[in-house]
Amino acid sequence: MTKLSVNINKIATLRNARGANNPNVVQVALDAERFGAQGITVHPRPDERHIRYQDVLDLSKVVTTEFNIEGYPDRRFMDLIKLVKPAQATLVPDPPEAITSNSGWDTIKHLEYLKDIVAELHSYGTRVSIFINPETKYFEPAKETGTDRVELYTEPYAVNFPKDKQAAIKPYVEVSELARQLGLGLNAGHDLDLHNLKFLKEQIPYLDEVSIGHALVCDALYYGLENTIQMYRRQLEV
Ligand SMILES: CC(=O)[C@@H](O)[C@H](O)COP(=O)(O)O
Ligand SMILES: NCC(=O)COP(=O)(O)O
Repeated sequence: MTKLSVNINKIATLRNARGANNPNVVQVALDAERFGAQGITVHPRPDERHIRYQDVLDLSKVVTTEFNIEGYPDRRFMDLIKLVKPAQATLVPDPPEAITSNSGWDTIKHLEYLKDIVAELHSYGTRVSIFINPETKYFEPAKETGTDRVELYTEPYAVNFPKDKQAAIKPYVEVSELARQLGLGLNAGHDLDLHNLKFLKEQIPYLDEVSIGHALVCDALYYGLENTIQMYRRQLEV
């Protein structure tokens, strides 16, 4: 079964637009779980443009599905994970000024660094996932870091899907098979939506988890959050 983890970054974006507490990020997370979310994902960026570190502390007290915290493993992030001990920490190589996540790790260049980070996160009892591009050269080094899972960076898939879905999925199927052979758990995320998700799941049925936020929140503006979460869940029931 592939779990749907709902990324609520953009709920916090809307909340921050007025400086008050509407929408209430904690309440949306609880409702999302009630509506069928099998995990809650947040990405507290250093500038706190959307999810704030305090949100993470507040959410950690109430989230009952899997709590997945994404981020660059700077000291503040590592101390946050040590304090919160979420089900999963997803490491992304985003520089602070990045408008969004736009690449996976160079696990060859950063192998020793990632080994230390993964070991520290494991000492906190947290499962680790590493954001990765669909390039085979990065997968054996990813395994060497000791990570439990990798998260396929799916923006290239989403961009190419409308043009040629078979070409778009090809590298992802190739690296997923390799990940499986290496004993790596497999997550996927970034720019997944109601158009491209079902085909991804059909072609990579053993995905452990997809984390989806931007498109899901946009869809919820038209279909409502409960209906939207259930629409995304149905895309994963192939
Ligand atoms: C790692 C990834 O692709 C997303 O989870 C990321 O959290 C999106 O960040 P923004 O919501 O800031 O665009
Ligand atoms: N890891 C991907 C994620 O959490 C959400 O990415 P997006 O759906 O907001 O692009």
